[in-house]
Amino acid sequence: MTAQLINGKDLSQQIRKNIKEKASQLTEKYRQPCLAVILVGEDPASQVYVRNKVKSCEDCGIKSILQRLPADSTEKEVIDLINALNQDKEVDGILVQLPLPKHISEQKIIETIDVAKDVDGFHLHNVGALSCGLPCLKPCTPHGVIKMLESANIDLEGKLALVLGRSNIVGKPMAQLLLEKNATVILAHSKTRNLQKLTLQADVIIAAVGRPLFLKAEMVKPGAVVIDVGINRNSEGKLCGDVDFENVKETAGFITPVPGGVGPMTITMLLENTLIAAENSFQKKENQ
Ligand SMILES: Nc1nc2c(c(=O)[nH]1)N[C@@H](CN(C=O)c1ccc(C(=O)N[C@@H](CCC(=O)O)C(=O)O)cc1)CN2
Ligand SMILES: [Mg+2]
Repeated sequence: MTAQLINGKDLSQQIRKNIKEKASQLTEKYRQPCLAVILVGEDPASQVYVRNKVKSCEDCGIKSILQRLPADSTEKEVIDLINALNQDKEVDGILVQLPLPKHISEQKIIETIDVAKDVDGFHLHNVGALSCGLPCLKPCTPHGVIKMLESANIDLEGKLALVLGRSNIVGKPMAQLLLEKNATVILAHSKTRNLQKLTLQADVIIAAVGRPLFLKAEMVKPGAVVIDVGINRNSEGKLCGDVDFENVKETAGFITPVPGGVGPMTITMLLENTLIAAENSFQKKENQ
């Protein structure tokens, strides 16, 4: 049996058509929605992601402002820039590309962003709202995964979903969003014992461990849904996920590729969050 592919690139293109239309409506009625992206330093992968974000905004009719700071910028310099963008009425979303240089506290930086402009959904307020099932800006990667599952008509209610990896950006919010869909959730991590025993029971596996080819075919129940969030380079420098795709696709019922799976959906959800933030701000002004 060969698994059905869930193609994030195609799904992204479909969703972006709606985003473009919505952006155009908002531009006509109010002004062009605007995302500010802050890149500190010269990390090559981050430069690629930021370029993709700027280009995706442009393609969808969303204004973007790219603010580049040198790697030796102080924490205060980054905070000052965020505070200026918080005050800027023409800026709807603010995103600080991670990782930041070691001498800058990521948590401090994230907490400086105005909650209403936190289009990454990383601010403590948005994290707390998500965990209480309240309206919030949802983190882009896990939200993109849910959209991919929905697009393949995968009903999560009562299913056993296992998330591999407990990062603040992906693993933990992923578990919350799966719970919201009434899945029974296992959040597994590097200290989890008898991992294979657990993965073999799972109807849905979300791999977000950051280790190339970590999830092997013998760890997957036949017919299970396998979502690969990993972005790694193998020994030949080729992009690969956390899933041993070539072998797992023979066992799984559904699978996502890398590249062309979750990655493009992360950026699409960022565009969607920017429109939500813009709409909220326009509504707030109308109600004043
Ligand atoms: N502030 C943030 N920082 C980071 C996030 C984030 O969501 N917010 N996530 C990752 C990086 N990331 C977005 O920033 C991201 C990574 C990968 C992709 C993507 O489309 N990947 C492509 C392959 C691209 C390539 O060739 O390298 C794919 O999978 O098809 C998009 C976004 C860490 N930092
Ligand atoms: Mg991400």
